[in-house]
Amino acid sequence: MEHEHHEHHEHHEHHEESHDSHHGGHGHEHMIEDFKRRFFVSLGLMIPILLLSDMIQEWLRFELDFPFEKTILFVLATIVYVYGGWPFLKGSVDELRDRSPGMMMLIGLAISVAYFYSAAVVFGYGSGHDFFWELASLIVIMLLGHWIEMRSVMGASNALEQLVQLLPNEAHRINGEETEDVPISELKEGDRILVKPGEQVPVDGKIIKGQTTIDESMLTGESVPVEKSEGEDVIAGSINQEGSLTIETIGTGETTYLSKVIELVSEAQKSKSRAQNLANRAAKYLFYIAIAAGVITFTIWFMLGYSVGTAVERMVTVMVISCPHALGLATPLVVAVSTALSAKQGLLIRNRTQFEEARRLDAVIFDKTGTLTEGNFGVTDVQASSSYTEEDVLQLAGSVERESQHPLAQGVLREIEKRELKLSAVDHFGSMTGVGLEGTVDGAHIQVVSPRHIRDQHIQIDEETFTRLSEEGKTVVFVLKDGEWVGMIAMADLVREEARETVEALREKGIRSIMLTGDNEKVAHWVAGQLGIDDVYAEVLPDDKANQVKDVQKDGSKVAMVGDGINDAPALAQADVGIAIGSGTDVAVETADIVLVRSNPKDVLSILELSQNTYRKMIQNLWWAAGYNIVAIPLAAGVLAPIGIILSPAIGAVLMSLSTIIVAINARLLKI
Ligand SMILES: Nc1ncnc2c1ncn2[C@@H]1O[C@H](COP(=O)(O)OP(=O)(O)OP(=O)(O)O)[C@@H](O)[C@H]1O
Ligand SMILES: [Cu+]
Repeated sequence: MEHEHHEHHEHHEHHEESHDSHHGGHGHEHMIEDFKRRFFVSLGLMIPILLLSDMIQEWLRFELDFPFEKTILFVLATIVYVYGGWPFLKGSVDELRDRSPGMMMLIGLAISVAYFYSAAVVFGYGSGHDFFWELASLIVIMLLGHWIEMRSVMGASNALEQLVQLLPNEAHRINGEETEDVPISELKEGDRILVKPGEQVPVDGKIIKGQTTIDESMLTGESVPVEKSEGEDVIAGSINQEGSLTIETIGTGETTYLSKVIELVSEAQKSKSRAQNLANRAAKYLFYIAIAAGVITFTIWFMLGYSVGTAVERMVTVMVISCPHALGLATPLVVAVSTALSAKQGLLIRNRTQFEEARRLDAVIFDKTGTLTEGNFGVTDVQASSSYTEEDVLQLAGSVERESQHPLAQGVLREIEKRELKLSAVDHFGSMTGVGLEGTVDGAHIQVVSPRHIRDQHIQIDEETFTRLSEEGKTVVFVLKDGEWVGMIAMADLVREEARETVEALREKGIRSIMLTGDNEKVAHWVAGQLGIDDVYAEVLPDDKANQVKDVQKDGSKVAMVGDGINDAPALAQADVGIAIGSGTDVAVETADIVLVRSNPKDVLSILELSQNTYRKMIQNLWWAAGYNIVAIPLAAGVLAPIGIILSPAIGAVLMSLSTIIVAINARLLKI
């Protein structure tokens, strides 16, 4: 896999880490500890090195003279070079092996040049000063800089992992009458556990006893606590507020919603965006630019008559300061923050490239049922033909609908329950996609079908009633017995209030809203009118939804499709940005680029804004990182030497770290 290899080595390790462990921070923490230890040891060694250096002695006007003074200095500096410089030297070797020279090689080269030049001076080859003390302070600052930097980088990219770390390690398992506290890792599917008021839910599970409100805000961004009772699902990481719950474990550890989200997020963070590729390429060029600038700097200073020592020092500073670190981190950090932040709001980004396209949308196509409306149908009218009763109609329809998962079927069945009707057995059940259902009930062929089917088959119905009902925005289905009309059932769905606000906000942004539905033309227009949507595609067969999306794209428009991800899969895939909504905590909607955990159409707006903000931050960071180099390299080369501004390698290292820290902080300021 071609990932971050050419950036740095700590990132590279992080990625490998996150494959096998969901507590992905450990690799980083270990690295941070390592940097810290090397920093303090090198700092300790730096003091005698400073005292032993001629230059410092001259400045502070004291003199140390004892046998083997230079040898001791050499030994101490060698230790700092090897031990303190180790992460950079090892990183250089890694980069060399991957044939992608980058920041580690720059630093490795810089400290090696400084070290070997000084060693040559100590042993009497070459002229001028050694600069062991500068080498030592450079390494110390590099270690400190990277240590601080890694901490801020970790803070940015681990926002979600931190959530996992907050999860309780133990759960109260119920064994008959008693409960015992057991580690989460020992829980199995089906285990019953107790969650006391105020506690965090430790596993994904189903409530089998109790009733409470649950705060899911840190997982889905749902700010209002949700009421939950028996039979409903709870997710690990949410907080049980006032009730005491008995839940049956569905998933623990890796199989929980939270873990899947983290997995998803880390996958998305790895998928590179275009801006990122650009930055990586730039970072690669920067290596060669830095080397070239270093060599040119050396040559010019040397030709101006300065000593080799001074020329080497200038060259080392240039190499250190142009470390492409900030450039390499500029966009990955923003990506890390934006994916993690959005996941916490219940906006799961599966495909980053498509997500970045969201800032340039021209139109958003919404599926009607379940997206713009609640998807909860209630029966409002039942009309029977002359020889049947309302009960007959419902009873025949219900017997077939029992086999269906369609929201309309749920509506019919609820009505049957309400009226306490008995259902008959059904044989030869079959569903006619986008049309309805059929089956044999009491020896008769029963169909429950759409108005379109009635029209196509020229079946006689009560047109007048049908027209009236659909103009009221009600979805009507027809019941046929052996091809003859038996009756019709009208059902109403509630329009989501948030949907109207979303459509309005989109219009203000200059984005068209379009409705796509399998439902009848009149109903579709009624709903569209309620929401302020102008464009409606009605009576679209499921297989045809993708074609309708294509149709909207024809003039080059960038189009997002928002649907439930089940029967809209091809349309989601066809759209430039496929957004699945309303599938709850099922994160595995393969065809969607983005999954919205809450069923709130307004989240589409959040996606749009997030996409815009993310892009803006990336550009800002790239400018910061690139701009820094444009200023810093000439400065390090000594263009301002005539007016007395000369940077030492150590100051170069300070500036290098600062630029990265600024980029990291800027990334963390991203808001939704
Ligand atoms: N189980 C069913 N019972 C009764 N009628 C059905 C059923 N399934 C489909 N139909 C009929 O076919 C039409 C189209 O159904 P389809 O599933 O394609 O659209 P939908 O999911 O209801 O609407 P949308 O496209 O907005 O989600 C429905 O409006 C209805 O008339
Ligand atoms: Cu760096």
